Amino acid sequence: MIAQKLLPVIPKSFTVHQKPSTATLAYFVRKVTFVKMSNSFRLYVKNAKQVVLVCNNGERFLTQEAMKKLSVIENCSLIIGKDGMLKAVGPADSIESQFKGATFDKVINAAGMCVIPGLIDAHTHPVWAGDRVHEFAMKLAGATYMEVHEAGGGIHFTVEHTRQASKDQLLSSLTQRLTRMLRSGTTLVECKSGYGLELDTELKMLMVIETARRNLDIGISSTYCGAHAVPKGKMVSEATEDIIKVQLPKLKEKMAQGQLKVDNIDVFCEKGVFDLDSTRAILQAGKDMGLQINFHGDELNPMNAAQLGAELGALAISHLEEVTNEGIAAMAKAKTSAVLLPTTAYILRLPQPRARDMLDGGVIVALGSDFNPNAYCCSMPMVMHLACVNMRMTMNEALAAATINAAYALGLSHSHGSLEVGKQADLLIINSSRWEHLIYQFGGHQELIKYVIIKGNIVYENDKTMDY
Ligand SMILES: N=CN[C@@H](CCC(=O)O)C(=O)O
Ligand SMILES: [Zn+2]
Repeated sequence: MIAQKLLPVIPKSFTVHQKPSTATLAYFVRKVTFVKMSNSFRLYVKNAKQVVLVCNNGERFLTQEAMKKLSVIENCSLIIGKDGMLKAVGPADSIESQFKGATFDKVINAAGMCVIPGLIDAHTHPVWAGDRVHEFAMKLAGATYMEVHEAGGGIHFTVEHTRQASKDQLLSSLTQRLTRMLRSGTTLVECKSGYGLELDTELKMLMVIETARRNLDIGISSTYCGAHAVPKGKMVSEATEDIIKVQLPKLKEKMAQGQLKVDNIDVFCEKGVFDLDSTRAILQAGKDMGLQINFHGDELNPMNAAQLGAELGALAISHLEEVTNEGIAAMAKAKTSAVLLPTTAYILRLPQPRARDMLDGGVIVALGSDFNPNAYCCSMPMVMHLACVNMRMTMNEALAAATINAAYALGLSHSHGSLEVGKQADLLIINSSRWEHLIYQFGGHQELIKYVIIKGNIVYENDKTMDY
């Protein structure tokens, strides 16, 4: 641990096209020499054309100008330790000479390729049974999201099917979906419950997420979303009481027994779903038991959810298509991140979230796929592309939003979201000479992503890539 702290940190000045000064290299050599107590490492990724660190000064999030210019090193190598943590990142020549004599379980020659941090998907609903392709057809024919929902479809349709499904069925489909996400470059994903709306099914979903968390390579942040809709036949007040008096206490018990690890609490704060007061009561109850507040707000109607989230100290609010100027200012001040979901606005033909106003107003902007039976998208590279084209984000902003800021939204930016020494070594190797191809080539990620690496282990190797 002490050694790790003393490992070289690339100074801020190491940006694209810049060469390290002699003084900097000397610093590097001194530090590396000092920590050469262990000479055996898990992985050496050498000679990459570009390595996008995203940030390099221990930032927990990026906003405004800092999102526009990311930290990139050309001709760069990385060393990952047996513990899965990044031990060194820097110019290929210096790493080569400093780690001469070291042994590696695996060496990847990344010449001509690019390395970026693993992508982080800050909002998904991946546990459910029963697809809704028939509703997609209805919406294409003009039905709105709320018309389908109020007619008993939408979330209600999925709830009926999910209540009937066994844990094994749900785990099997969840595993397939998470595998698809992983192959698209996602190394950490937020996963919500919310298709049970009563204790047993919500717990079943959370247990399925827990099993996946313990057994799969992909990192998971688990969210209790029992307030995703008001169950059929119940009033908002009854549903709220059930969540606060029945569901949350049981969750607390299971967490205390070590059966479950739940990280976040979520509510769908929307006209016709949970109003502001019930949302406040549920989120506060979740916060009181140690959960991070991360909820759906201001999606279809302006609800002042952004202001509520800021007031409650929410870590994240998702959607925000209808956020007001006051909401933006409140979120920027409170450091409540905005998780924008380009697929939702695209599929539902909603007004786009005001990404530029949020970015320029100093809000911490993150991205998520919103994977769910309404928005069937597993690909963060496609999400970033949509964010750039439809929400007018730059490619640098989109990458920061899908890495360090998404990690912040999940309370994990101390360990994830950038390629900095001491962080978990989750990274992608892209078979192209500029990393931006991953966004530019819409839907091309399946051919571009050569390796997905989590904790320094290759968890996906794609032999179908070509140099594009
Ligand atoms: N808006 C609320 N929840 C989901 C949709 C869930 C569903 O339609 O099944 C969302 O984030 O888009
Ligand atoms: Zn959602």
